[in-house]
Amino acid sequence: MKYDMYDEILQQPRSLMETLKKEKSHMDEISNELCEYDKIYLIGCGSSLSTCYSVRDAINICYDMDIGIFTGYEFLYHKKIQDKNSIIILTSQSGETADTLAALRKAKKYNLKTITITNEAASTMARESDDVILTHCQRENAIVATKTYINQLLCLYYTLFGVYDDEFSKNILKDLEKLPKVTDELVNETEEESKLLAFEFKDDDMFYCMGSGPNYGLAYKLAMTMFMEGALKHACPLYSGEFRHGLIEKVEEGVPIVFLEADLPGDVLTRKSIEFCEKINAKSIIFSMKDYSNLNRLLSPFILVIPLEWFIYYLASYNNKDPGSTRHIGKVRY
Ligand SMILES: O=P(O)(O)OC[C@H]1O[C@](O)(CO)[C@@H](O)[C@@H]1O
Repeated sequence: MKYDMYDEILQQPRSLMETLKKEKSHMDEISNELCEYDKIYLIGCGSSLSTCYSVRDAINICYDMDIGIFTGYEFLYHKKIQDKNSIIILTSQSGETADTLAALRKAKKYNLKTITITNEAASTMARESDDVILTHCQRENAIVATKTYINQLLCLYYTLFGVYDDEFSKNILKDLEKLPKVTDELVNETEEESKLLAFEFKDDDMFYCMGSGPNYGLAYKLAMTMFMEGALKHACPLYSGEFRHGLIEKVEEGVPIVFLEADLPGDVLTRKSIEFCEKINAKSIIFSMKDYSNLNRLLSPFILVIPLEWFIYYLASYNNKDPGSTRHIGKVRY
């Protein structure tokens, strides 16, 4: 039995190429425009929210950009946005999620400029926001978000790093342009090893997911949408630095913990946690950027997500679950 998510994993490199080809010059314009604002709000839900965390935590390792992140719903109750010279970037693959749409309408009520990153050109959010960046993924069926995730992340990294005109940022943009080729190789090379890993863990029910910097966003996506929505397993995301502030008391022999590691500054603590878990025979599952790619480490979520997608796909399949289906809510909610 082959589920929709399988083909959607394979379609990622091509969709990245299309988005770069069709949106690059528009994203360059938006990057120039962003310089005029004091604060950027990034808003989304679930997988879309995770892309906001990743780009903020990547950019703030290098630059002092003032970025606020909200889920659509929480943004509605945030008092102070009207005081700032702010711009709102909303991420929603469907362009219809009720919480994110409500945030868009609130921003418009305060006359704030809104930009939506979406995969659906005809969606309500695309129609109602001031500007749109389209991800060119064609329709995505699997709830878990594969090609729309990686393309949203691309658009956020491209526009926000594009604000800076120095060598470092230019190199990040160059690395982003290599993604179609790099992900094409990864999609082909990582399926078998992730399938074996999934077989080993198919009967486990609870996974902790940990990362630092931009990989916290990926840990969030992994736990919230990939394990819980996709593979129907319990999962909990955390920043690596939080390991000692709670999880350390609960982790014990046999508990599986996924570590996302890219030798970023905060990964000193990821490695300490790995060492601790090895000592007590917890089941560490380590995904390290160095094993997959030599692109800039800040791009690690783009890279690590590919073997993780195969892992989740097969984890669900071994349990006879479609990782793209949903029990309670469809893609357009409420
Ligand atoms: O990106 P959209 O279309 O706003 O959808 C958000 C929804 O999609 C998911 O991220 C799953 O892909 C859910 O967690 C969330 O409810």
